[in-house]
Amino acid sequence: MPTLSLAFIGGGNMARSLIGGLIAQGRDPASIHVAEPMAELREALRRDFAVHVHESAEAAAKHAAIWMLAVKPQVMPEVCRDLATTASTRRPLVVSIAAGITSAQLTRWFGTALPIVRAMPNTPALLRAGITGLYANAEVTKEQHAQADALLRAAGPTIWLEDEALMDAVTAVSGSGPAYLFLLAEAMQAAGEAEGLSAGQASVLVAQTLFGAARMLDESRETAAELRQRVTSPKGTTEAAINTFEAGGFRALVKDAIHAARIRGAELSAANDEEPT
Ligand SMILES: NC(=O)C1=CN([C@@H]2O[C@H](COP(=O)(O)OP(=O)(O)OC[C@H]3O[C@@H](n4cnc5c(N)ncnc54)[C@H](O)[C@@H]3O)[C@@H](O)[C@H]2O)C=CC1
Ligand SMILES: O=C(O)[C@@H]1CCC=N1
Repeated sequence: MPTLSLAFIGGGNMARSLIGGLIAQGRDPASIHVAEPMAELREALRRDFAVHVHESAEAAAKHAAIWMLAVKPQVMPEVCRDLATTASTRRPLVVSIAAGITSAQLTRWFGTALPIVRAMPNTPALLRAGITGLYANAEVTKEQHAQADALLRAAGPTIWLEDEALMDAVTAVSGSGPAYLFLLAEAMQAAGEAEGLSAGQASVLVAQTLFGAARMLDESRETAAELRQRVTSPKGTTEAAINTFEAGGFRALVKDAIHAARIRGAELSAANDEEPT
């Protein structure tokens, strides 16, 4: 497959992670154009990855056959309308990573039926340890499907969905998911320090524990429940901790948190669902 030029519209946190993953995979930085209005972020992207940077979306988009929309959902209508003319002539493959925003909304804002892939990656993409859920609209050809898949596979495995409505659930589980682990890490760090460990001791213990447990989850044939049981000696220390988690409603809390994230995705979509002016 030839390397098609790629434009990131938005050079923030998630774009940076994806660009880092693509370059770590060996993609030529000269094939990547990034539009980012903030000068500091632009300069950092150019310095760290040697990609082409531009101040305006149009300047980056006109160079590329694939557009990766990586702006906040709230600015997406404006970005699509600004790019509508170029989109209708260039007919790019559009890949949007915005939470909540649907392919129908993007089509409406661009004002023309384009091949659109929705992708929900996560920030471990930077280390090529991410996971991406994807959905393609009816305009996407087999070849474009493969192009989008190859692009996101630089970030880690991909999972394609038939039902676009499930993208909000993917966002709630894996898009936002790294933040849940970081919150757990923060809480374990504070608790470790409260029990007398130094900050440095606690941080290495927490990071390596989460890393090792995640690797076991990924590489072992056992379920999370089985792996947990292997740590939990009868009447031992883990049991004391797990009983405390269960008594505090840990599972219900996680369920509610993931539900809140999914609902927020739908809200982000609805909030942007006014007719173009
Ligand atoms: N941060 C994450 O872990 C993930 C984020 N996403 C999605 O990625 C998108 C971006 O999120 P983040 O990177 O977290 O936000 P961010 O705020 O770090 O990045 C957005 C960037 O877009 C730039 N921008 C604003 N207007 C622009 C315009 N007209 N043209 C070009 N660039 C413009 C901003 O200056 C900013 O740097 C969102 O839609 C979010 O839902 C998806 C998966 C994970
Ligand atoms: O918090 C957000 O809205 C974005 C989408 C998934 C992760 N970050």
